[in-house]
Formats: sequence, structure tokens, C-alpha cells
Amino acid sequence: MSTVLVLNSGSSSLKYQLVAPASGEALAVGIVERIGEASGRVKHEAKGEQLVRDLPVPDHGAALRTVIGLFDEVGPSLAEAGIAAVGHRVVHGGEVFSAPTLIDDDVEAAVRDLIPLAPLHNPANVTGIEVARELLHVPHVAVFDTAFFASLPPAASTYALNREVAAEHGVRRYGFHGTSHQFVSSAVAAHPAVVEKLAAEGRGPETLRQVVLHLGNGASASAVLGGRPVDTSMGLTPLEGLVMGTRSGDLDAGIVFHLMRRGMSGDEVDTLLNKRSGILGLSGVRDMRELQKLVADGDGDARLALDVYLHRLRKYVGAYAAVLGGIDVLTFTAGVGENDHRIRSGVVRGLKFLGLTMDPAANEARSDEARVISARPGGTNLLVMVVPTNEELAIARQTMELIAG
Ligand SMILES: Nc1ncnc2c1ncn2[C@@H]1O[C@H](COP(=O)(O)OP(=O)(O)O)[C@@H](O)[C@H]1O
Ligand SMILES: CC(=O)OP(=O)(O)O
Ligand SMILES: [Mg+2]
Repeated sequence: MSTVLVLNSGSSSLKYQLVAPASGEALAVGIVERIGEASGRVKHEAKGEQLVRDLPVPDHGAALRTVIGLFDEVGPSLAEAGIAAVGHRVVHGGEVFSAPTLIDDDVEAAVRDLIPLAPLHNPANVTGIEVARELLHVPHVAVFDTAFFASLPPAASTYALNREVAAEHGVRRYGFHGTSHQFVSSAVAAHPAVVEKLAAEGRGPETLRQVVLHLGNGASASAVLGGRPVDTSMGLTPLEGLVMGTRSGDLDAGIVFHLMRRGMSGDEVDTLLNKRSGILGLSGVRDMRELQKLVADGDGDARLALDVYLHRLRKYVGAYAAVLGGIDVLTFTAGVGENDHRIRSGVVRGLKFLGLTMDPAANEARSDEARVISARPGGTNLLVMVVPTNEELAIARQTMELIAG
């Protein structure tokens, strides 16, 4: 057996999986949380058993050392599991990287150079790479969140900014969560309900018009035509677009200058928009489950936060219907998209005019499978789906392909 250790370093967490790409099986799954806080926590799940341990984890290097220690201590042993490579999720690939890349010192340095474009993500990615290369002597591969969107049409990737300035500073729409948008949109295209729909309409797969909503802590939308991305909501950085756990998403750039003229520094505004805004800024909590609890308790701020969140989502689906010239499938994925049926019905309820429908029982049913939740049969054969994303499996497969290549 051959396995890949996949590392996904977030700003204050390290998620990891030991994956056998051929079968898709995850031999171990875990997360180190609250990195840099007074006490961190590691959860490690393998062979059906979960271990939870609280311990100080000062930085991402310490987090990775803890994880590798756990593989030694409770297993599975990385050597016995046939670890062939480490796959690193790297959030920003800039203009340099548009495909999975074998990591050497130059690649590591290039990822470090991209830190200003993804300050919440790339620093942790760089530390993950440094420490993993030091501890695990196998090939290391970087898989970039931006890669899928490298082929966005110029009309979608270009900001209407002075073109010399944009070129000098690499300012364009890069798009993020690409591994997820690619994984989910190809799973949708392969789903029997979608294949059947296209066949019934006498259409080829190149005509399939999809909108994918990746709703996690970070959240993004994409418009995908025949498997190729034609627009996405995140931009130069993962700040633009939808309302997120702590990020504002779209806002008037004039707000930045207004706040700076009123005394905030650039770094303070950056922190405000990335870490103190979004659902957290509006309601005081960042987690969708907590927000829904507050809404159920009648909290007015939470209600407004939810309304702003849903309003933005409906706006993007409508805009992408225009970009695509219609929609065949709308898909929800990631933590919120896969689990929160109220968010799904809240989006679809406002978009009946597009032909979107919902089967409430299918929407509310719990399942880990890709599934259709629109009403069928109905006057429309536009599909609404829930498709679990699996960025780790996608990264493991791309890593294995590259090193086998
Ligand atoms: N059962 C659920 N109902 C509503 N929201 C959920 C549920 N489970 C997870 N979430 C939400 O999913 C989000 C995290 O999604 P996830 O895709 O894991 O994020 P990330 O990968 O960006 O850390 C959190 O806001 C969390 O509240
Ligand atoms: C790019 C991005 O926003 O990633 P995450 O959702 O993991 O924060
Ligand atoms: Mg995620």
C-alpha cells in the first residue's frame, strides 16, 4: 500500500489525513486546534478510535512535531503505512504556480514570497513545509488553492484598475478553494442524476452550467462551465466575495480609506476585515452552529448577520446564472453547505424565479453521500445538490500522480 500524508495548515489549526489515494481510504484523520493560544488541543482518529489531548502548541512547527509523535505513539506507523509523499495544501500560488509542484528550496522560497497575498494562510503553509521537509524524508508536493482558477477568462480575472499598476503588483483575481471547487464540480458532473439530465436534453458535458457554493469558515462561490471555471468570488486574496466566519467579503474599497483617514492603520484595517468582520463582526460568534442558536433564541444581531449572509449568497447565485447564461446544477459543499439545511433552504427560497426548487425532506435528511435535494419530478429539471467536499483526497491523488508521473 502507498499512502500520502496531507497537511492543511490554517491560521490557527493544522488539519491532517493519512490517505491511501488508490482506495480513497483515510487511515488517520486529525486536527491540532488553538495553535498559539495558552493551551492547544489535538484530536487524532485512527482505527476507529479517537484520542483527544490538551497541550501547549506554540506554533505550526510544534503542531506538526506533535502529530508525527502521535503517529509513532498510537499509530498507524507512517513507515508501515507506506508513506510515499507529503501533500501540502498551499493557499496562494500567485502567478508562479498553476499545477501541483514538487517542493524544493526554490519552491519553498516562492511560497514564502507570496505571504503578503495570503497573510492568514501562507505563513502557516510555509512553516508546515519547512518542518515537514525536515522531519519526513519523502517527496513533498504543494497543491495550490489557486490552481483550478488559473484559467479564468480575462474578463473575470481582471480588475478594472490601472493596468500598469495591476501588472507591476500582480493584481488580478486568483480565486481560492480551487481544489474543492474542482473536486465537487467533477463529482457533480459524474453524478447519475446529472448524466441522466444531460442525456435527456441531448446535451454534451461541455454545456453543463454549475454554481458551486463552498461554505466553510472561509466561503466562496464558483461558476463552472463544462468543467472549466468561468468566475469565482474570491479575488487577489481570500477576502473578497461571500460573508465568512470572520471575513467581510465584498465591500466598497472606499471604506478602507475612510477608516484610515479616521486614524486606523493599514494593518488594523486588514485585521478588521479579515479577522473581526463577517459573521463574527456582526453577531459576536464566528461559528454557524452558534449563530443559528442565537437566531433561534431571538437575538436581533444574529438575525441580521444571517440575513446579510443569505442576501449575499442569493446575489452571487443570481450573478453567476447571468455569467453562465442559466444554471443546470446548484451545489452546496463544506461545513455549512453540507450540514446546515436552513442555509440551503434560505438560499433556494429566494431564487424560485430561476427555477430552483427544494424537496424539504431530502434537504433535511442527514447523509454523507452526494445527493439531489431539489424537488423532482417538477416543472423544472434544474438540480440542487449537496456534495461533500474532500480536499484531502484530492490533494493526495494529485500528489501521488505527480510523484508517480
Ligand atoms: N451541523 C452543522 N450545522 C451548521 N453549521 C455547521 C455544522 N457543522 C459544521 N458547521 C459549520 O461549518 C463551518 C466550518 O466549515 P469547514 O468546511 O470545516 O471550514 P474550514 O475548512 O474553513 O475550517 C463552521 O462555521 C461550522 O459552524
Ligand atoms: C482560502 C480560504 O479561505 O481557506 P479556508 O476556508 O481554509 O480559510
Ligand atoms: Mg476548508
